[in-house]
Amino acid sequence: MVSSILSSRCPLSSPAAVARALALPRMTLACRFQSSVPMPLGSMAVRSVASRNSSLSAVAPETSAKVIDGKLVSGQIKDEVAAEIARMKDTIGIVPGLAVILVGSRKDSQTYVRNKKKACKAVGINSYEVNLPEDCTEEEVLKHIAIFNDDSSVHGILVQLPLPRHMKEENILNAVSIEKDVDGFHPLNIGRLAMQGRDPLFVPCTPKGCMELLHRYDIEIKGKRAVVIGRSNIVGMPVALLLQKANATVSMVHSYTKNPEEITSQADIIISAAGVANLVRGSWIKPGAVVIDVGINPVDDAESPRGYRLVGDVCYEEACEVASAITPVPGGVGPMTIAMLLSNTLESAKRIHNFK
Ligand SMILES: NC(=O)C1=CN([C@@H]2O[C@H](COP(=O)(O)OP(=O)(O)OC[C@H]3O[C@@H](n4cnc5c(N)ncnc54)[C@H](OP(=O)(O)O)[C@@H]3O)[C@@H](O)[C@H]2O)C=CC1
Ligand SMILES: Nc1nc(=O)c2c([nH]1)NC[C@@H]1CN(c3ccc(C(=O)N[C@@H](CCC(=O)O)C(=O)O)cc3)C=[N+]21
Ligand SMILES: [Mg+2]
Repeated sequence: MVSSILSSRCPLSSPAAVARALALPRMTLACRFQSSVPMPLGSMAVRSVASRNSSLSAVAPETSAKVIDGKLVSGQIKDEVAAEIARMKDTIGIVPGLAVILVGSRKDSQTYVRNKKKACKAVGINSYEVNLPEDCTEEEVLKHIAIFNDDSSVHGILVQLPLPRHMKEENILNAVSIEKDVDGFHPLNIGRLAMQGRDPLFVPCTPKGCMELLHRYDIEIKGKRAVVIGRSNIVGMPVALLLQKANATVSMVHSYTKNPEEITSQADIIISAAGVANLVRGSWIKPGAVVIDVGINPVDDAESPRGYRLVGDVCYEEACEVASAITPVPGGVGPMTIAMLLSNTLESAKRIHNFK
């Protein structure tokens, strides 16, 4: 399995582009979406870092990164989950159930919820959905959480984020039973994630998906330098905790970090979750580093039917010439997030019904 998932590589840009990349300062290397997105302020310092780091100019064109195929791996995980669900149903007659609560009518949230329901169906999880209007009260949401907490056919509860601004996220996330908190966002689960020698009941899906990709591609974490860009509760902070628990030495970069590229260019593993297209340039990456791109950013694209396309935080074509392995967007971490949600829901049902 490993050899087959390791075989694909980044599409190499044209030989001329590679020659240009090697001959010119990296700042001048065009990034695919540069025209439609303003460059981040940090890129002003790119030239100096690139010229200081002499090893960068030694990168040969044939060192194109392996593509870490999240779509493929998520498919394998879904197959594994489906097989376990079938075994559980055959043995004890229980089918796992996931409840999704969506408040408001954000288009992106509706799409995510629809995709989650589709994925549930594909592996044999029953899904239940509650849609509440944007202007409903916090009490209304809490009422539905209480109903699902008490419903024995529901093993996982997910409240789609972000919530409307008038609601306090903490009150809502606190109300989900920790036994059914398949997102891993309950403060108790986050607290246990942060503690040595303690484990949460559930690990948040996107961070867990990042770690699963590193494991399935045999990428060593122990003793490595890892840099996480972003420190949100749902991605940056928990993924940094997981890397640290896996014995990496972890640094975090956020919007107040000065000279972020000086920090990222020392990393063996970069996980970027900033939500800024083209933030991470080729010169930010140490040759041979592994890059996990969590960012999902819409950029204008007249040629796409929707008028936009999704890109990550990393300038993919530049990164392909420097990194040893990289996740694409789409097709990287995104599908893994959904696979981990299914896996957490199965795990919950197994624990609740003591099914081994
Ligand atoms: N693939 C997947 O499954 C998922 C993808 N995502 C995507 O990941 C990205 C991040 O999501 P989320 O964590 O919710 O985002 P948030 O907006 O909650 O957090 C962004 C983080 O990045 C930091 N940041 C912002 N700009 C910069 C910058 N220029 N340099 C360094 N750090 C910066 C912020 O710093 P500060 O704290 O100082 O504000 C903050 O910590 C988004 O693109 C989102 O769509 C999210 C969830 C799942
Ligand atoms: N309570 C809660 N839990 C979440 O896990 C959660 C959330 N709220 N709010 C929003 C973010 C975002 N998120 C994604 C899930 C799947 C893809 C995904 O499947 N992306 C595909 C394609 C996306 C597309 O083409 O539209 C890909 O990257 O290949 C992306 C992002 C989960 N989140
Ligand atoms: Mg957020």
